Amino acid sequence: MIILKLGGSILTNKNSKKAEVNYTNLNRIANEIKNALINKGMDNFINNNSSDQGLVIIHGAGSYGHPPAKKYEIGNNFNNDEYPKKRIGFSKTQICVKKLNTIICDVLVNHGLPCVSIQASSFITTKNKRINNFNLDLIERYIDEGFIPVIYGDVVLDDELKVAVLSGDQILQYIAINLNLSSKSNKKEVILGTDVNGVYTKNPKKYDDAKHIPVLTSLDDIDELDSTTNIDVTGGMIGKIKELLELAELGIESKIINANEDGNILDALNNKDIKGTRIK
Ligand SMILES: Nc1ncnc2c1ncn2[C@@H]1O[C@H](COP(=O)(O)OP(=O)(O)OP(=O)(O)O)[C@@H](O)[C@H]1O
Ligand SMILES: C=C(C)CCOP(=O)(O)O
Repeated sequence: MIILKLGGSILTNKNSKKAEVNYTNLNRIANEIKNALINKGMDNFINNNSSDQGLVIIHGAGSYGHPPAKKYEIGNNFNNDEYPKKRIGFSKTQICVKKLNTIICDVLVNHGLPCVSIQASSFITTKNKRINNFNLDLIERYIDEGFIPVIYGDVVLDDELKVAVLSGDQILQYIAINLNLSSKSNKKEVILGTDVNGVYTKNPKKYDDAKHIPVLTSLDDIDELDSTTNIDVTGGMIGKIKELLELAELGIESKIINANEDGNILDALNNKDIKGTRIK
């Protein structure tokens, strides 16, 4: 079972205040995923009768979701009289990330990948920003039937805050911990594609003396807990690492790689050893 996260910094121009898809990366990565599945015998790979593999794709919101979520401060406390504005902000943000997901699924399906869109805001809730209701049955059924579910960072109803932002990184953690496929081996390979070669001692885009960390086991390995260089309402790299360290505590290893590098997604799906950071 492969759980693949495609970061918003890869699929969109995350530095842009405008919602901009990086079609060059999206088409290249769709091709790499398709070629990886063909290498694995595409029918075997996604057909539960003859393969122990399955694939779930999770993607971030990038410049589609983070700007509106920040503008409307989704997830922050608010006064009752501010609720109507917060509510329309929720609706606008949900539409933005749904538009991004539709574009991404269109490209993946046009590359022959049997993807199905899964919208977090239609069935997942949180309490104080942590998932408290996420039924995986349908996702498991889709995988058993050979589909590739594509779920993404979204806005959701929150039992304490009324509304909140749910990151793709938290969705990835929940799926990696709780997905249970009777028809496939439960060995999970967790791969996250972002726009840097993994985790460094500090932000490599800001500091020339940042040192690459091949294996990360604690936040203490990082000198500067900077999160990201663009608009990000879900904690950026540090938020990502926290989700993955919780996974590691449960014995589920993950790897952050640079999906900007041509061929890295293909090689990672084919279990080749490529530069990145293993979180264990
Ligand atoms: N210690 C660090 N090591 C590596 N990158 C870091 C570090 N600190 C901050 N960063 C920044 O984190 C960014 C990647 O995190 P980000 O959350 O933006 O990735 P993403 O997964 O593509 O986005 P999203 O979560 O929206 O899907 C890098 O572009 C880098 O500038
Ligand atoms: C900003 C929204 C709505 C979702 C954020 O998801 P992420 O980009 O995976 O952190």
